Amino acid sequence: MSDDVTPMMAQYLEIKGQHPGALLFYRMGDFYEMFFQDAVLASEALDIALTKRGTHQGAPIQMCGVPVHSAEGYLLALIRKGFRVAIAEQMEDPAEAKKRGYKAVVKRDVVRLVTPGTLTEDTLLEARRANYLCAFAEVREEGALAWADISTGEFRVMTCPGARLGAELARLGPREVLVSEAREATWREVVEEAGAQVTALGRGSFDSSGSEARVARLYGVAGLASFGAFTRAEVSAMGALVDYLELTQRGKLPLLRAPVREASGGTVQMDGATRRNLELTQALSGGREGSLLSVIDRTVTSAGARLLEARLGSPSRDVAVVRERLGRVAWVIEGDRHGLRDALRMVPDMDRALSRLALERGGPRDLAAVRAGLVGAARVAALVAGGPLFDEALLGHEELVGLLEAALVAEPPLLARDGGFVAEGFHAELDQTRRLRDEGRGVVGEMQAEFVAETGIGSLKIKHNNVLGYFIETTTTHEATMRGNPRFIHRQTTANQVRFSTVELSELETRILNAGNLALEIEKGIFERLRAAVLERAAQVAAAARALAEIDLAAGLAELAVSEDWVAPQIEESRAFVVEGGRHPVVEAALRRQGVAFVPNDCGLTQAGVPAIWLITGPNMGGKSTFLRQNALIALLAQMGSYVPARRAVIGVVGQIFSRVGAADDLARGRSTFMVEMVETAAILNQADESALVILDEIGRGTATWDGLSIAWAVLENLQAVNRCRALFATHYHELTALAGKLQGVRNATLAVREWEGEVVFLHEVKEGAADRSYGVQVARLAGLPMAVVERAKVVLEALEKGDRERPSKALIDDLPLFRAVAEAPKPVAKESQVEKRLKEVSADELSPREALALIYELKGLAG
Ligand SMILES: Nc1ncnc2c1ncn2[C@@H]1O[C@H](COP(=O)(O)OP(=O)(O)OP(=O)(O)O)[C@@H](O)[C@H]1O
Repeated sequence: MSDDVTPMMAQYLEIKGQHPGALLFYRMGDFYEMFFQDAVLASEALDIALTKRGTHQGAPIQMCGVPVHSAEGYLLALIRKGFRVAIAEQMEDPAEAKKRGYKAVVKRDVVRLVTPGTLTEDTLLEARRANYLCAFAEVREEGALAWADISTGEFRVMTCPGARLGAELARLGPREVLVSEAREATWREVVEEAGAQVTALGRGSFDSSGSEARVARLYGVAGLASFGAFTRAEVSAMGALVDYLELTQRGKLPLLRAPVREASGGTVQMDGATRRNLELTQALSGGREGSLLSVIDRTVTSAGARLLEARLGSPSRDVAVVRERLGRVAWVIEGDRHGLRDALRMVPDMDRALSRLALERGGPRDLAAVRAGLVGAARVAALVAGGPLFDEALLGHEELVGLLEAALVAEPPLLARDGGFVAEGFHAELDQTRRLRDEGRGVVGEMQAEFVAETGIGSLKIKHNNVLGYFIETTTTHEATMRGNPRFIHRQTTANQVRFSTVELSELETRILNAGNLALEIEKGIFERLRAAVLERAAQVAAAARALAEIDLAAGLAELAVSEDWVAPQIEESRAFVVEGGRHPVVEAALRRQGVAFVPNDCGLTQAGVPAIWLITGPNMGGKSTFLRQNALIALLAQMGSYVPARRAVIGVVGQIFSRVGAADDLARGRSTFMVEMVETAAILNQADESALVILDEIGRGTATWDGLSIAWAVLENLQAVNRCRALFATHYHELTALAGKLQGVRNATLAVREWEGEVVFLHEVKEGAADRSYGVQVARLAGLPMAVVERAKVVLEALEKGDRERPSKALIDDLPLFRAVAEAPKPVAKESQVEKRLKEVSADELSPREALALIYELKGLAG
């Protein structure tokens, strides 16, 4: 056993040393191998076998590997589990290495660092979601956020103070966020809260003077001035992002479009908690099912779906922009444009195909995607001509389309190295070479017939394998005949077969092989030419893709509006908020599946042009939360440029939306329910301005009744007097309803219920006025609380309502033994229904709770 480090191991350790923090996929033939600790981690994460091979410094080398052809699946699993992977490929043919000497190691180098934010493969990406990589930079007091999706080429930047980082990340939902090493501790929690992975980079990456040069180099320009005026923090953020791409993509720079500067005041401000609470892209239970996005997405292309998600995340505050978007949806609806969505359905994901081609990860199928996309663009252009959806970018691609149509077969293979993607008639030499190759195959057949005739062995066959190439095969019974003929050269004997070759067969083989190789080489050359032709027009192709995504979005929203009977909202520069017959799209869809109709409700949050607050009381399960959220969703949908689920809606532009529910644990961060509630409420009271729409659902629920009531009371006053915003405030504290008369602009609303034979029936109808009670006890009964507990609760409630709430009367406490007796009475299993029947016969109003309790006791006693 030797402790020497083998040359290969030395190479491995050197490469590994250059990529700390990443697992190293070390290419060896058809496998990516991992060694040492990497192997231990990967074998566990991937559930694959861990083996040992040789020794290193006296200890066995642990090792595991994945086959190259199925590496993508393993990569995805590792990335999902939070690993980063460096891929080291063989940079030369092993034969080349051998020429240098017996012990020479094949040259290897890392060609790519795979991280969550830098994926481009279809199999590793969600087709209908963007895959953002963000960089957050701080220069003195200023902050900036840059983000890019290298799978589509989108690149944006904005000024972003640290305090807003969480909200912006919640909006974008990035996979990976770059921060400077020095500030990692400060931002880690914020980044992880947004569900992204943190990657810390050294100071050099964020250095703003070097950054400008780096970004300019990417676009081959002298400076960034032509892209707009950027702050130093913005340049630093963009520079860090580009630096990281250079590092991970190893010099093959992605096709990023020129950076677009996003004005920070242009979109509706919403923080992470609000987004979660409104279940925009994910339901509270996790997953997409049950989210607003899942209900409104009618797009038919991946790019359209990604645009929809982006718009839903960033509704506009600009009346003109919103009206223009609504106008496009209206145009589709009014024109009854059949065929538009069918034409769009034929459009593949050109953005992602382009990006793979640029990164040298593309294949013939990506060229075909561009071809189909541009053909589709021309078809769509004809359908939207003369309307607001028309975009010049859709047209003018004839030359490229012509080239791709002439060059490519209808359904090309995924990879260029598979060959067979260039159409016949495109390249004369290729056609000739292919003929030679194919004729060669025909000649093999003729030769076989000749050998059969010559030997008289009818079962003689010419076959091919990778070891022998072409050979003649017969069964061993004919061995003597074959060996008797000097023309046949013996190659191999297996259990039942003997194999021979001849001089002519070997010559033919060389010809076929050469022709095959030559054909493939010609095809690869053509691929490169086509790829260059596409990339030369990358900007125009990307513009066409963007135009198609916009059209798909508008057509999808039109389809939604028509099928769900939604209405065009009226958007204006005011504080108006009028919704007539509003519905909650997700609850409505869920109820429809159960065959239940949704009860539409009105909402008006302005009084004489001034923001108003609705104080909503009502029974549990009455529909308060649904009503609150549906109004926020209607504002949000309207401002993203969609029709809304209502009969009529007038929305004065909303600048901020805040939504809070009074009880959401955050045990993971060690905060109590109440603490979370108060932190979030504080954020609203500190941030909400007059343009805000605030939704507070049972604030104060997390603490003792009187503390909770006092807090809710003061919060309501603050909203009315200080924040002066439009708000919906749901509460169980009926005491608050007294404020309606006193605070200007505060109105009471309640959810109607009807009582029927002691049971509550929810009408889900919002009407003016205050609820007289919560019906909590009745709801508890509906939920199946033991009858004795329900009845006891009624007694306590009545006593409390009459007497001193803080000090329950002695009589009430003295009742306890009676309650125990009832609760502990043997359960008359079979007769329980009889008890209930009797109870229902005597209307609850006729009996005092005590009498009811006595009745139960009596009945139970009887039954027992
Ligand atoms: N407008 C409506 N039309 C029909 N059904 C509705 C309507 N609003 C709510 N519901 C139904 O009532 C259920 C309860 O609604 P919601 O959660 O909004 O009640 P809530 O008053 O907030 O209750 P709690 O106070 O217990 O949280 C919903 O799941 C839905 O099935």
